[in-house]
Amino acid sequence: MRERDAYANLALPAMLSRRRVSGRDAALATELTYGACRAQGLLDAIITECSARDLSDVDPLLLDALRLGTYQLLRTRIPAHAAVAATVDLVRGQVGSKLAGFANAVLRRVGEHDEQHWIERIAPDRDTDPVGHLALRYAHPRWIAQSFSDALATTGEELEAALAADDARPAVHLAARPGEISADELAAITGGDPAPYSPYGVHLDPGSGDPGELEPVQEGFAAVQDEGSQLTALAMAGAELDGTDTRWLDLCAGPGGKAKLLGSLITLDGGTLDAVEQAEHRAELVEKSTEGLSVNVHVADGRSPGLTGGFDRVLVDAPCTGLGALRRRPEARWRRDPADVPGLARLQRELLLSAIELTRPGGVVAYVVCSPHLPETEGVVADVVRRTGVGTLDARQHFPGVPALGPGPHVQLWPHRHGTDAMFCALLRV
Ligand SMILES: C[S@@+](CC[C@H](N)C(=O)[O-])C[C@H]1O[C@@H](n2cnc3c(N)ncnc32)[C@H](O)[C@@H]1O
Repeated sequence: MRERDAYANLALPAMLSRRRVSGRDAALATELTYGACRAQGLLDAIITECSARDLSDVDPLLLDALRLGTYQLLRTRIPAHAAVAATVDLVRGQVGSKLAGFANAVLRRVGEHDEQHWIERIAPDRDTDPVGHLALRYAHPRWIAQSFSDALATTGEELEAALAADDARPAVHLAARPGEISADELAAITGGDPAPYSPYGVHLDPGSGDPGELEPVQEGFAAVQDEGSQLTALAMAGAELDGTDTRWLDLCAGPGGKAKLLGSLITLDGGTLDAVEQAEHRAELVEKSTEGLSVNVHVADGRSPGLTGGFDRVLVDAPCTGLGALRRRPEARWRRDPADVPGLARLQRELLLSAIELTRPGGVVAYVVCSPHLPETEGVVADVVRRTGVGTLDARQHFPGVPALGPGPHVQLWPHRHGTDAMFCALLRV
C-alpha cells in the first residue's frame, strides 16, 4: 500500500489469491494488513516513543515491519514472543540482519505495556485537548477528528462514539434491485439481515466473505451499497413534487450505485434516468450496473453536460473527501489532505449550480456527499441557496423511520448513530 499508493481492499485480495493464501491464513493476513493500515498514526506514535531514532530516519520497509509487529502486540491475541520473533525474522529476511537487533529492541519495549497504557502516556491531555486526545486514541488524523467534532458540535462523548465507530470494521450492505427481488428474499438467500431503514437494504456480517461472489450480486439483482447511500437516493426519489415526474438526472453517476437504484425505480414508473459521468472508465461501470434499465449514460462534465434542461429530479452525488466512508477503506484516513478541500468545495458548488440550471421550476435537486465535513456539506448548500434563492426542503421527512436526524433541514447520517456511512443530504426546490 505504501509503495504503490494502492487501496488495501483491492490490492490485498488480489495478492492473497495470486499466492494461494486462503482460510485462516488469509483472514490473519487481512486482519494484520487492514489493522496496521487503519491504525498507522497511532502505531507510529508508539513506535516513536520506543525508538531512539526519528521515524523519518527509519528504512520504510523496516517501519512497515515495526507497524505490523506493534499491531500484533497491541491489538491481537498473538503471544508477544511470537509477534516479536516473526517480525524480527521478517526484518532479517527483507531488510537485513543488521537491523534485526533494532527491531527486536523496539518491539520488546512496545510489548512492555498494553495499548491503553501507551495512549495514556503519549496522547494529549483529554481535558485540555479533547480532540487531540481522541484523535490519537482512535487513530485518526487530528484534522479529521476536528472535522467530526465541528459537524457534531461536541468534543465529548458523542465525538468519542463517532471516532470509535469509524475505527471499527463495518458490515457489508447490499441493495436489492427494486422490481426484481425483495430485501427479505435477498436476506434469506445471502444469510444476511434486512436493513433497519432502507426497504431495499440487507446487512451482511463483516467477515462473511467476498460479496461480489454472491449469486444475486453476480446476476445483477443486488449490489454492494452502503445503506446510507440507498437512503439518500430514495430521499431524492421520494421528495414531494407537483406535476410531471418522468425525467430524472444523476449528474455524478460513476460507478453507478445510485444510478442502479434510481434507474430501477424510474423504469418501473415508465420514465428515464440520464446518468452523467466525467471519467470514461467509470461511465462504463454505470453502463454495466444499469444494463436493461431505462438509463442513458453520458460521458460529460456535469458542469456543462450539454443536455436539454427541464429535469423533474436531479441528484448531485458530488466528488468529495470521502471522510464519511473512511471505515470502508483502511488506509484512506492517512491519505486525505485538508489542502484538497477548497478545490473540491468549488467543484461541488459548480456542480450544484449546474444541477439547479438543469431542473424545471418546481423540480427537486438532491445534493449528496459521503462526508460530514462542513465546508463540503452545509457550506456548499448555504452558499448556493444564497446565490440562487432556491428553496430548502426538510430532508428529514424523506428518511422515514430514521432516528436522531438533528435539527434539520439537511440530513447528516453517522456510523455511530445509524450504522451507515456518514452521508450528507440536502433537498432543494427550484
Ligand atoms: C461520489 S462519486 C459518485 C458515486 C455514484 N453516484 C454512486 O452512487 O455510485 C462522484 C463521481 O463524480 C465523478 N466526477 C468528478 N467530477 C465530475 C464532473 N465535473 N462531472 C461529472 N462527474 C464528475 C467522479 O468521477 C465520480 O465518479
